[in-house]
Amino acid sequence: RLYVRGGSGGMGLPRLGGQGGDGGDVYVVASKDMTLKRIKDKYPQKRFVAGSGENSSVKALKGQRGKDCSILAPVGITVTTDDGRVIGDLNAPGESVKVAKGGSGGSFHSFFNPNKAKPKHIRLDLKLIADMGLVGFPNAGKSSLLTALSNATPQIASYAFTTLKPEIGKLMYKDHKQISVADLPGLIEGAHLNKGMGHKFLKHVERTKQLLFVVDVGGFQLASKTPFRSAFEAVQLLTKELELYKEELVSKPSLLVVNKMDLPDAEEKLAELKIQLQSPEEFCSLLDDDMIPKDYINFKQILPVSALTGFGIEHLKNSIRQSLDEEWFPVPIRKKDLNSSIFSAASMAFSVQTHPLNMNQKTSSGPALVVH
Ligand SMILES: Nc1nc2c(ncn2[C@@H]2O[C@H](COP(=O)(O)OP(=O)(O)OP(=O)(O)O)[C@@H](O)[C@H]2O)c(=O)[nH]1
Ligand SMILES: [Mg+2]
Repeated sequence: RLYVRGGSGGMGLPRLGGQGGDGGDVYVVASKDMTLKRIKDKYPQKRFVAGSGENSSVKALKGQRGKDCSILAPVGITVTTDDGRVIGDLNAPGESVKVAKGGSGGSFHSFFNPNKAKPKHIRLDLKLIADMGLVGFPNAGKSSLLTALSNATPQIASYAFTTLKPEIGKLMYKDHKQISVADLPGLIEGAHLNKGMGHKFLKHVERTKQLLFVVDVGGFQLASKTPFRSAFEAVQLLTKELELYKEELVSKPSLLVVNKMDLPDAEEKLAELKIQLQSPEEFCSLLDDDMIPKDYINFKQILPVSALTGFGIEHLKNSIRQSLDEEWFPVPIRKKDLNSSIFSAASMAFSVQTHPLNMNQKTSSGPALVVH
């Protein structure tokens, strides 16, 4: 919610019939690099006022117009008045909408008195394409999963948003609740650099409430020339791609679906993946530096399934619903903060010790310290 006001008009000059400049207008302009969070960070006071028109003077009978003010906003935004009336939709970079008009300069008609523009509040809302977005490398089984999930009423419709059309499936529940899931094209390494479907894909990820990461339990290899990636590596690479595109994508609530549990050795591989995800910093140290994300995603749940046999699908469907019903603000595990939080947690633990001799005894037999 933003405060906006056009600039005030400039004074007219009755003696010579001079006209004051009009106040500038306020616009919201779509920019591909903006996010709602960036608006908040950049303009914490959330006030946007355009420049005032100049007074008429002997040197310049017609006062200059005030400067317009542009609020940069993300693409895919709806601008509304405070009471919900739509002022405009911005669907492509560079599109703009006027949200506040400047006051007119004083002139003969207004007895040379300028107009002050009225302040108002507007709202910016990012349009969502679906509740959940499937994120995974090609062949992880995203489309199969969506078909399995929405089998009961296989409503799979194309969502015409841009040239690229993510499929939207509707999950139906017994109490008639519906949840939409977007099947997005497979992400590839380097997508943030616009490789493959690149930005087109990532733009859609932004417009879902929560994310469903899908990995193949056995890992994957896209082509014979590209390296093999384990399921753990797939998770980190997906995180890295999202983070490099827009860091805040990584803090969306996320579930991890481990697919293809019907394959041989799937149970062992799942167990290994769970261990790796418990201490990602340890296992990430074995990866190339450019594969390591800044933040590790704190998945709400890890859900093993087989889209092929239907194993785990009902549970997944319920978990999706539960996840959307809850208000949950995920805190990604930050590598840098991790040491300091272990340190501060450890110092807290130490500070409750009354006798230094008890310390070792207590830390070795006490409950394990879990750092989320
Ligand atoms: N064994 C096994 N194969 C699966 C499973 N789920 C999907 N597959 C197979 O994996 C391949 C890829 O499945 P898709 O659903 O097309 O994968 P996708 O993630 O949508 O792929 P893209 O659209 O290219 O990103 C297909 O041959 C599926 O039959 C599963 O649970 N078990
Ligand atoms: Mg697919």
